[in-house]
Amino acid sequence: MAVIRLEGLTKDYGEVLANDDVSFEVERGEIFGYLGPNGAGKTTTIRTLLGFISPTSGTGQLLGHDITDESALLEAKRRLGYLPDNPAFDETATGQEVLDLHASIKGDERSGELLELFDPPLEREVREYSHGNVRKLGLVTTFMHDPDLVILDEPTSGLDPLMQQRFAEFLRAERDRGMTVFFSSHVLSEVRRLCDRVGIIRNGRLVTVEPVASLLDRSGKVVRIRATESLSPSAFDLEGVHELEMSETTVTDDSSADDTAVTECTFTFTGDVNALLERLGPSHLLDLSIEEAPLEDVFMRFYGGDSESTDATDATDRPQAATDSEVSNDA
Ligand SMILES: Nc1ncnc2c1ncn2[C@@H]1O[C@H](COP(=O)(O)OP(=O)(O)OP(=O)(O)O)[C@@H](O)[C@H]1O
Repeated sequence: MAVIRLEGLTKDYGEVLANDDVSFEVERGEIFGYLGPNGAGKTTTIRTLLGFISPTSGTGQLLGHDITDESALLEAKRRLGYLPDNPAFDETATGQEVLDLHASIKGDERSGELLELFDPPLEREVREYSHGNVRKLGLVTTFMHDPDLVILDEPTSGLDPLMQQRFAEFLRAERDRGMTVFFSSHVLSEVRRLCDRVGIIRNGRLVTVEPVASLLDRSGKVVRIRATESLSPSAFDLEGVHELEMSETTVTDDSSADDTAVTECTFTFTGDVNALLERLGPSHLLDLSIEEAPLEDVFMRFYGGDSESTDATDATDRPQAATDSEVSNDA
């Protein structure tokens, strides 16, 4: 059974169509990343899922309960942990008082082990907390009652690298115990490190839902070559070579004082690496590196690089909004 199910979720704020016909399912025991640039519509989906705002149209279920049925949703929330992007704790309470309050409402099976991992300064008042410490306190309150499903809005923002690492290990262990995790992010490397599947939203529309592994497969590799001879672009006339850039420089050999031509090439490669090596066989290479493409590039290439208009579709622009077929052509 799907732990989260959305069908045709649409949220129209009047000025902005923040979610436009969004449908996806998240299965039990998976970590699902909800990825998109600022203003894409991620928080709107989360807030609608949690019943904080009503959808303009569409339906959804959370842990099997209808998201528009308040009492059914209350039942679901007992088994849910939620970390908003800006957790609003009582500023005058100490961390311990915040935990005591949460424990009295929803239970406290796991706060001991969570405090060992995330360790916010419990004796201090929340108003004295740094952003990172608020986040750590938020992680404890989100997981302390051992929920079946957690929904996290930008969970690692403000956490230092050590805490991010600890959080990643913790999340994977919870997933292996059967917990379902849905989290939003615009940090691509984080999504890649943590998620089983990813849904990408842009301008309020879901562009793709797919396993992270297949996203990476499609993203290809970045190949960099340095060769001591003039390579012709036709040497790279090979299936899977994209965005080829070549330049030639002259390097003076210190020992002989002779000038040598060095060709440098960079391209993204989605083809068979053996075919590439075969093609390069006769060339005299100085250097060859084949690395995973940065996800930022993947994002730009497959999902559109229009950084000027990352906000959800403005109502006045709706006729220009990407259609499903345009999106699949891009991808
Ligand atoms: N209450 C509201 N009234 C009007 N417009 C809103 C409201 N809340 C959000 N929006 C608009 O809806 C669009 C989607 O916003 P949303 O917060 O869902 O995006 P997001 O992907 O979570 O962004 P971010 O990564 O910056 O948090 C934005 O254009 C935003 O300005």
